[in-house]
Amino acid sequence: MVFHYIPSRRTHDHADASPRKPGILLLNLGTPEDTDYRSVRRYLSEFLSDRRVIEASPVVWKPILQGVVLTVRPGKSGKAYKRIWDKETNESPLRRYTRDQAEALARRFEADNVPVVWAMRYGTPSVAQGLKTLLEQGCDRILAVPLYPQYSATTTATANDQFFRALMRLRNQPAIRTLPAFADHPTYIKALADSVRDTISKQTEAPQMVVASFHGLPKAYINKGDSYLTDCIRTMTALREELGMTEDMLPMTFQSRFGPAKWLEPATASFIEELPARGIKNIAVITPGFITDCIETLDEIGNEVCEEFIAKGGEQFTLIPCLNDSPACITLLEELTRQELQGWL
Ligand SMILES: C=CC1=C(C)c2cc3[nH]c(cc4nc(cc5[nH]c(cc1n2)c(C)c5CCC(=O)O)C(CCC(=O)O)=C4C)c(C)c3C=C
Ligand SMILES: [Fe+2]
Ligand SMILES: [Fe+2]
Repeated sequence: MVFHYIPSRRTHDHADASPRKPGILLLNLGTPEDTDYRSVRRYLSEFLSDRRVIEASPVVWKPILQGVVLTVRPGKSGKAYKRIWDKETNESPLRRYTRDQAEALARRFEADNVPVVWAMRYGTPSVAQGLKTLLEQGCDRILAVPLYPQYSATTTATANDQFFRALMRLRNQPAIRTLPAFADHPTYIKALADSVRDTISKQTEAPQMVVASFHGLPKAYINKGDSYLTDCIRTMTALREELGMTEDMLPMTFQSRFGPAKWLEPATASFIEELPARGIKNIAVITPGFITDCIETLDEIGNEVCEEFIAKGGEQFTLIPCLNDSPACITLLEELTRQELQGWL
């Protein structure tokens, strides 16, 4: 997309005269507009053409993507999106919760006159559109907030890349900041721990194990220096400490393997399917790598993995919801953003 936006107000030449107006831009991954083949294909095509996500040479990857992947996957993923589609608002849960988060956070910043908008790295509303909206509201300082608790080049960095791309097209750029990952931020860990405690307290029999499933990543990316695994371990160490649970009671697994390469292990699906044979038939699953529910949590874990667990002799499977637009999540986002806005408010 070509984005030519030149704000009419000069922002930096007369620093003393210019009013300071920060704005917040929440960035999430992106999601299809609808569940039909073409909509899912369009989304997957943009997502899987990102070289931060698929590092293979385009000469090798493009024919595979345009051939088998974009022929087969949109149909399969479309069916999965259909199962979790939000019928009330006719959109995917990822989009609904991201918008809800932005609106709730905006209410927390109303008195500060700081607008909050949201955008998707892939698809719509685009990052360029989000930036434009903030500039039109007179923002001369923008905090970009990738909504990922753990850093990865495949998520955090590519969201920021897209923001910087939009900035490249401006004559007068606002000042910018980007929110760092918050893998073991105490408020985040407390909110996760409370969601585990809340789930356990509602059950007649406490789960024998709480499995923490993170989105996976190719091992090669970690070996090349992506700090994602370190961040996942940070989250787990802090969460186990907060809950007083051992690695056996709260193990870490990785879901969503894509393609033939080696991904982080243990894989969530095979780990959970083997539990009934070990006598573990009542489990809960938490997904601390996602702050909004999405196809990965609701369908891959909540439907597919759950069905396999029951088929293998499991008796009770509880998926702990992501923080979504809960007051705890909005408080977390407010704390993180207020800290990052220091000196700008
Ligand atoms: C090589 C492929 C992929 C990498 C690497 C990857 C990393 C990664 N992704 C997330 C978060 C999300 N991924 C989501 C969906 C999704 N992810 C991939 C592939 C890779 N992800 C695909 C093909 C899809 C689409 C769904 C499907 O067809 O299976 C989502 C949900 C989007 C939604 O609309 O609900 C999220 C969120 C992280 C955190 C991550 C690396 C750490
Ligand atoms: Fe993904
Ligand atoms: Fe997946």
